[in-house]
Amino acid sequence: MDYISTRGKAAALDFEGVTLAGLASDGGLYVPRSWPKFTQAEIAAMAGLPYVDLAVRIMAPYVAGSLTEEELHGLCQAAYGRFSHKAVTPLAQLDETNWLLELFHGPTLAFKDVALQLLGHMFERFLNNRDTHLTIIGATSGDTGSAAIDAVAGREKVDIFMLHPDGRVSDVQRRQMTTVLAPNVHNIAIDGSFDDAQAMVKRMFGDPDFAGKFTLSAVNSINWARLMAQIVYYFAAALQLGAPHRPVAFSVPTGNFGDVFAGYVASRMGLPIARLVVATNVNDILHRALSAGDYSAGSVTATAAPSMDIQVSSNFERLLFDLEGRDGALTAARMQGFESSKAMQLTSQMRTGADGIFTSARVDPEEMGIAMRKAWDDAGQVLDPHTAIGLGAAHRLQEEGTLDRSIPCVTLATAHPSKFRDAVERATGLRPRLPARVGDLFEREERFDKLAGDYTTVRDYIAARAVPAKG
Ligand SMILES: Cc1ncc(COP(=O)(O)O)c(C=O)c1O
Ligand SMILES: N[C@@H](CCOP(=O)(O)O)C(=O)O
Repeated sequence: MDYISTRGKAAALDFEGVTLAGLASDGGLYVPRSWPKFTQAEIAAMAGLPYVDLAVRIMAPYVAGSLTEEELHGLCQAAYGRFSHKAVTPLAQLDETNWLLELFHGPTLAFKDVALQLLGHMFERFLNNRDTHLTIIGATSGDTGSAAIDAVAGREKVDIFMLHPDGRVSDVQRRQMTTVLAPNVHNIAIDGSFDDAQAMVKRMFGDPDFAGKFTLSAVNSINWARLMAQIVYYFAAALQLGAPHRPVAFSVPTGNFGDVFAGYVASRMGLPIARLVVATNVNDILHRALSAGDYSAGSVTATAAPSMDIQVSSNFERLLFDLEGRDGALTAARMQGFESSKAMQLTSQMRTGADGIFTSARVDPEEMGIAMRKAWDDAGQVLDPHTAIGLGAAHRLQEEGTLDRSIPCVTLATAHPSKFRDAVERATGLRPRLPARVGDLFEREERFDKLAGDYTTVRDYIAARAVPAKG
């Protein structure tokens, strides 16, 4: 399998190449040259497979040429062996229509672990044969940071620099990052929003004076390997609910459009997905884009679901590229226009393509609180605020008749409620306890630096500490 850039200019790379590169050299995002497809019979034959075996089936076509199936199996076993639930991503039933897909049983209690635990092992495997030191730079609104740090802390030949918006992540999220004291982990709190941090990371990849000195890689969902690993749980959930003989809908709390794009890829691979609900909070650029064609970024509002406080959704570029006939020059021109004006109108071709599978909804704080209370009262489930936004959207669309109640709807439970104890307590009166694996979080020492949110300060800070590329 080889991978091409959404902006058409960067050289095609194999899986190992895109995993290590993170972002394409032309500023675009890598996508497989074509989507691997499974027949309905092949999907039916996946029913009942243990998670690791299913993961190998789904991901094998994407890693072909870089990893054997046996190697992939070993990496998946190592990654998913650290999850606290045997099923890795179990389903919980809420009522006759609605289910939760629990994606928070990994070491840092959010869905990011599903991909990042695997990515940590992949980095190690690919660096084994190279005389290279990898410098990972990432931006986080709270969950990617801790999951990536857990995945690479203490590994040889890797340093990680993680930028988070100062004061805009929960105390549990911050401590999950800043209490990891391994010498290869560098936490930076910047003045600004997640969007500011993400823009700086992308700029560093395209800055020849900086990027030329280091071997840079990414752990955000701009890295294809992240999305690839997230496709698996759409198959896992749908198979349990009767796929491929019965279609399933998914409601996905969305920020950077990575998780829901993985669902889109699952449908392109042949999984019968009835609808993908793109659920946003008040930072609703994706809802405006999908419902009215208006992809224009405002400033970011801080909310009780901080991981979704995002206005520039990186992976939307992958969707636009796919919907517009995979024309790199066209996507490059559109994205450059968006980067300068912060606005883009979706074309009718894009909107028709997106309407075929996506429905969007913006969920305000009141509706989020109602979804949390209802899940507790009706099903004894404590939801985190992000999951509540996904479920709130599903409920509203079912009530309106936009989502067919006869089709099972799976809301992605993207984080454990204890990561957002204050918000959960405000909405429900319940204060979730931290699971035992992070029980001593508030006794641990913290280490991080605070920096002004300007590009040069952050770049120079990293340049002074990163290990130059070798080989
Ligand atoms: C808990 C949680 N839910 C939802 C999201 C949104 O996911 P995505 O950015 O892939 O759209 C994030 C962060 O991205 C998150 O951390
Ligand atoms: N919510 C994310 C934001 C970054 O998203 P990513 O999936 O592109 O890494 C976070 O928790 O950091």
